[in-house]
Amino acid sequence: MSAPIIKVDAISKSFGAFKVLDGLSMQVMPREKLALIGPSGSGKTTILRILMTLERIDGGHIQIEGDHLYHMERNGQLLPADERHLARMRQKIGMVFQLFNLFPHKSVIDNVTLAPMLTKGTPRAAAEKRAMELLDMVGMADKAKAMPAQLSGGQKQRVAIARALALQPKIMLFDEVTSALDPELVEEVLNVLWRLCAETDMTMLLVTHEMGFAHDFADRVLFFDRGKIVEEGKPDEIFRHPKQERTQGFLKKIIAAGHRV
Ligand SMILES: Nc1ncnc2c1ncn2[C@@H]1O[C@H](COP(=O)(O)OP(=O)(O)OP(=O)(O)O)[C@@H](O)[C@H]1O
Repeated sequence: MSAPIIKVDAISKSFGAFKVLDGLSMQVMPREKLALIGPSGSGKTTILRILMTLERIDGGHIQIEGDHLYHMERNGQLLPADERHLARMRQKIGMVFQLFNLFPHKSVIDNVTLAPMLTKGTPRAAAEKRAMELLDMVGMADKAKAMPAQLSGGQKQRVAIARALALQPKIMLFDEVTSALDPELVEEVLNVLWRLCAETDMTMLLVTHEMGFAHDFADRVLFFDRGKIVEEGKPDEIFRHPKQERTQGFLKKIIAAGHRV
């Protein structure tokens, strides 16, 4: 059996006096597709942001492909990671956000080429060639010259996905990527996720309130509550036969609100 690509060991994180993550541990295997579900405020976004090095941890350890994320090994000692180490580790991971976060003053293609040119020194011609392939994959090649303000939410999100893929990450993090979209635009983004799932061997972690999609897409579902993983298992186990009272209560509310699980 191969080693985990992500190993999270007893991490904690507080914002002021509020403990968002409380001794959280989890392991993710290469190529695994995970759905992170749970009530608002349970820490799902925070764990993704921590993996993307957008937040620091207060305690615990994280390893990506066996290398510490927030620590560096020097002469047998574990020291806090410096910015260079974080930048190197960050290249293994891509993230797509709820609100797209495109650079508003750059064209679609420049949004996608920027990171490879800046962080990897990729020449413009090679970066543009790759960007066009990625834009083609998300169905946005014909909008390469457009500015973000000219795009719909679904189109912006597909460009954001292409941009995150440009650094060829092994791990992709998706944080409620359809929550800000009008209902008729959700499907076009979910279709791109399906394509990535079918055509790449990336490890994918998805925070979502689309329970039907999580059920169909994920190999494994993690149910978060109050900064801990309360229950995990295959989609059918979690959605059809949840064992924990908190999972049962959460799903009951979702179903009562008319959502498919
Ligand atoms: N930078 C921050 N400063 C202060 N509090 C924060 C910060 N980021 C998150 N929080 C708080 O931490 C808690 C957990 O947030 P998080 O976004 O991880 O939850 P979540 O499970 O993703 O919820 P949701 O489904 O609503 O996005 C929330 O109560 C949030 O207000």
